[in-house]
Amino acid sequence: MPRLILIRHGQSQWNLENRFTGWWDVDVTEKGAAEAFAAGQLLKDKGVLPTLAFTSLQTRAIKTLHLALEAMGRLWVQEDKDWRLNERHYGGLTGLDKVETAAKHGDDQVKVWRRSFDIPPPVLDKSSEFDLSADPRYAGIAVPATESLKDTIARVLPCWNEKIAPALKAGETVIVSAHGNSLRALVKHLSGISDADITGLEIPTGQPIIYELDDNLAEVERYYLSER
Ligand SMILES: O=C(O)[C@H](O)COP(=O)(O)O
Repeated sequence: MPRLILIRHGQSQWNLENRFTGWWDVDVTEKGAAEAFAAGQLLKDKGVLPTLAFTSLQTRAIKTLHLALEAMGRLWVQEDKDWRLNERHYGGLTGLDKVETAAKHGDDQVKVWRRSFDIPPPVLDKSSEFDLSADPRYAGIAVPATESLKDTIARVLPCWNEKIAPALKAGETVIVSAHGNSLRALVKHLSGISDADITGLEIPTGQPIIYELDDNLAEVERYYLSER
């Protein structure tokens, strides 16, 4: 039975500072690194051992993957880094404090920017210090200026269909180390969650989510490994 492990990166520096992050590349904190290592130990203790890994092009997800694999003695596992697993691009909100932004624009507006399905935050200005168009890791990729969850799903699902789903069908146990909103995209797809309901799903940092799938990759069961 195909098995999929999803993990959101451990606490990042900007999770700690409560700043909108998106594609900006912040590292994990000490606490985040500990969460990632503990996740790997839990996977090892429960015997849920990945044979293939996917992650984004962002340090916090890559490092989380590596710390978890290290805890499992599995740093040798092949990994594929794909920009399509990046966090949703936070546009012009990138770098701003979430509480200060709510004080300025109101809680309702910030909730729309954070959790609506298809309303993106304002675009990021090309002159912004957070513009990543010239970052070498995104060479050849049209870096978005902002993204809604819908936009994020539109690039995560092709990655799922082209790479992750075929690997699961071929018998690999796959770990995907990614981000709150790129993982929301996968959970929405796999668990058939509606556009309205997905906005209420929160994914905690550093907690492995296990999907037991049937041969057609339909969900048999989804659970947090820490609860078993
Ligand atoms: O990009 C960010 O700021 C976080 O990783 C996710 O933020 P959110 O909880 O506002 O979606």
